[in-house]
Amino acid sequence: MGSDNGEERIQGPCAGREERIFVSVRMRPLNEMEIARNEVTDWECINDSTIVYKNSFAAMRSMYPTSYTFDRVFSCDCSTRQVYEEGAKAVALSVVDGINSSVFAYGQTSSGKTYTMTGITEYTMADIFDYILKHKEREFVLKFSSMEIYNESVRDLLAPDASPLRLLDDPERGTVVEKLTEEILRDWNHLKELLSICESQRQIGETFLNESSSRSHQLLRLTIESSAREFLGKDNSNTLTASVNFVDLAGSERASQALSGGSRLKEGSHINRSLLTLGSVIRKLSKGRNGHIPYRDSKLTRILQSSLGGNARTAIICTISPARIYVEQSRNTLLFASCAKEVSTNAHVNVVMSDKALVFHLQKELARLENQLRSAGYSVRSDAATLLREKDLHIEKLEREVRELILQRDLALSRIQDLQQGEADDKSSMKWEGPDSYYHELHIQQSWGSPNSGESTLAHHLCIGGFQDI
Ligand SMILES: Nc1ncnc2c1ncn2[C@@H]1O[C@H](COP(=O)(O)OP(=O)(O)OP(=O)(O)O)[C@@H](O)[C@H]1O
Repeated sequence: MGSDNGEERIQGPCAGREERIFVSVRMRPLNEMEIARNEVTDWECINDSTIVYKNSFAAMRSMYPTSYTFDRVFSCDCSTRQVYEEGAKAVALSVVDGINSSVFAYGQTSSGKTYTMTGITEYTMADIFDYILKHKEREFVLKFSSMEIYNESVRDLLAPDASPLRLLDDPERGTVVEKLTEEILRDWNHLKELLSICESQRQIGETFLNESSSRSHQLLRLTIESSAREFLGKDNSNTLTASVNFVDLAGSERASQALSGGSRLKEGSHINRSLLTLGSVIRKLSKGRNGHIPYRDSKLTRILQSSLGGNARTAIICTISPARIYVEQSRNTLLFASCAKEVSTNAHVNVVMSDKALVFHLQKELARLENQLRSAGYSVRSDAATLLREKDLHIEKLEREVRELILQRDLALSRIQDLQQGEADDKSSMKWEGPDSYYHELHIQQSWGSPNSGESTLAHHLCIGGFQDI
């Protein structure tokens, strides 16, 4: 899978792909307890995609469907390897091509979620390591993190202290778990070591139905960053970055059936609250993305938001027990699975570009948009040039007007000063000193402006008037 040429993958960095969640159902064999109680198997996988309820007597009296079709169904004798190959591999391994992916296990307690997810996680990781070995032309960085949601608080399974972690809203990355440990994976042994730490840290408790029941929702996350070696350290290098999530949900049963009371009962109510929200998110998404989707009603759905209808490829494996006693739980699981298969996600390749590569990309994008406009009948460049020329002319005209106004203002100011000066002089020579001095004053006043200007005539009159008043 994937492309041998690293640069090929970068061709469509933002080309999103709408596709349905891949939903499969895995039925486990009857367990020892069920065999000891002479339980009968009520379900049968009649082909690769259909599972039927074969208790015809009960089916006749029931309003529920007797046949369910999914992308894939796995009968009791299918191995986890087969479940991986046919139910999860294609989705999970998209991560090496820069596409986010998630694999979930959903089902009642003791139906085989942890059993299935442990295998799926290991097979995926082995294939990823194998892929890396075969693709020497790219450099890979693997980061591993792990958390559990227990009683509606998020815990880091790789951190020694169990204090709850906060969820933050990042405008680009969506919901982010604050201070979550991220280990850079060195090799396969390092991974095994981390997986066993997670296993030992996870909340396990004994319930009536499962002596080592996972009481929390567990999320293991592997983030892969890769760049073509050829471009490493160069300005045009691009990095593909994506995460694969392995989600082992807590049991979806009703508290009364599986739990023993006390703290198990409190866990049950929290588990069910998250799963109830998950159910209603899936139900609403299955009818389209219109309207309010209650992602924020539980930590589980907040963290998984992009895997449920967002930028990710998603596979859900629903696990059921074949036993008659659990027919109600199995039906609920199959109803959940039926809704999930109607949900679409929109995954795209996640490319982180270097600054230069980004500029280059934006230039190309600009050229593409200009072409589009041109073919739609617009001339982008000539329109812009004409507009600029018009603006320049307008600015030039305004500048000329401003210069003219400044000139006129200065002239007016100087005339006002002269007038004031003249008035002051007149007051000081109010005494009549004969016609000579009168004509002398008049002569000075007339020399203020050109003989033809209106202002000079006005000044003349003012002066004469002044004398007349005396
Ligand atoms: N397909 C299978 N084949 C054989 N054994 C299985 C299979 N699935 C589950 N089991 C066994 O059934 C038991 C319960 O499985 P598991 O713990 O995986 O259930 P679960 O759904 O994760 O339960 P819980 O929700 O309580 O954690 C385990 O002992 C497991 O080994």
